Amino acid sequence: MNINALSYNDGVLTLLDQTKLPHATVYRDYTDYETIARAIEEMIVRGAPAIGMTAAYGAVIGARQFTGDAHFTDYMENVIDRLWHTRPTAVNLMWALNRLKPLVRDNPAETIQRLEQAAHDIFKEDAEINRRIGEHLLEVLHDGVTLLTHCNPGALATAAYGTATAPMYLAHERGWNIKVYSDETRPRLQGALTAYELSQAGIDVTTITDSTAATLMQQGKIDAVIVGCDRIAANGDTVNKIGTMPLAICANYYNVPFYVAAPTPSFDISLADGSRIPIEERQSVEVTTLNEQALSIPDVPVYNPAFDITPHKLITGIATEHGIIKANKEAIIQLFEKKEITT
Ligand SMILES: CSC[C@H]1O[C@H](OP(=O)(O)O)[C@H](O)[C@@H]1O
Repeated sequence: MNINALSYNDGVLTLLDQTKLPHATVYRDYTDYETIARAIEEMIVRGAPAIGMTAAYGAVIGARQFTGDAHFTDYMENVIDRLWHTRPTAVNLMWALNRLKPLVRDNPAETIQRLEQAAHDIFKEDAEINRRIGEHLLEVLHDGVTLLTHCNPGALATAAYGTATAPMYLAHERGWNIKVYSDETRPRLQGALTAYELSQAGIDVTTITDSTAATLMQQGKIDAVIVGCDRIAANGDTVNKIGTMPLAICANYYNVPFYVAAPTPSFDISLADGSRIPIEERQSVEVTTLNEQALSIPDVPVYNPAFDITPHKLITGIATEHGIIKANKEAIIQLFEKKEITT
């Protein structure tokens, strides 16, 4: 895997600027938690696991910026709060910060060391989770499979293989003949990132408009749909990029298996169902322009939710690092209890 969405070295966080891809490869170095928070908000870095890891390293860098002009634990509370309130939907962000919060002590040097270790652990764990999700999904796929995915649940959104893209990379590495259709995913067109990274890896990927997916399923050309997620409620309702729910309805209608690839840090079992998951609304300019070119009539109101809620009944299975489970409360609670997963 030769795509690194983020890397950290001795107080410097380097982010691949995903707003410039696929036309330019621009890496940006950060040594300030405020600009890291803005990089998450502006989607220079994006993707649920990647923004969680970025926020974790942002807290590390925030701790390193401490100048002694305040009480350190109060200062760190403000740093974490700033990072926490960057994007509201992907629970990986809050999960990562909740993992670091208890490590803050009234000793900056000790805290920096503990936070750095925790951020590195989260990064390493995510890479392993990617691989395991991919291996579990390969158990339900076959050589010659044609898959469809939405948005970018890939290497650019994680520490390694991605989530929904993990079986695609692993299948390719094992010499399988695999074909992928990638929804372009209006309005931010993250599907172009999926096409970029899969084509770089030599995988047969085809970009389609979001509205073409239904036709491919009607023609019987899709063996399975695999998407990522930003937050899964206790009953299996799944929030992912806007346009995911219609895909699930269509897959259900045409009897196409619909899988959600989900690291356990993407679950929020404190919420009973998907209706309680905050859905980020983004600026209208994302819908009305492309590369600063006007696409629609100015001054007409725009509604731009970045995510939608897929009812758990439409999901064939949720592929976690511990295996593929049914998308229902019983299976999810059993997973968290059996694996003693901390949330
Ligand atoms: C494994 S990435 C999960 C998820 O995150 C993306 O959202 P965004 O590009 O707005 O950060 C998208 O919903 C992916 O499916």
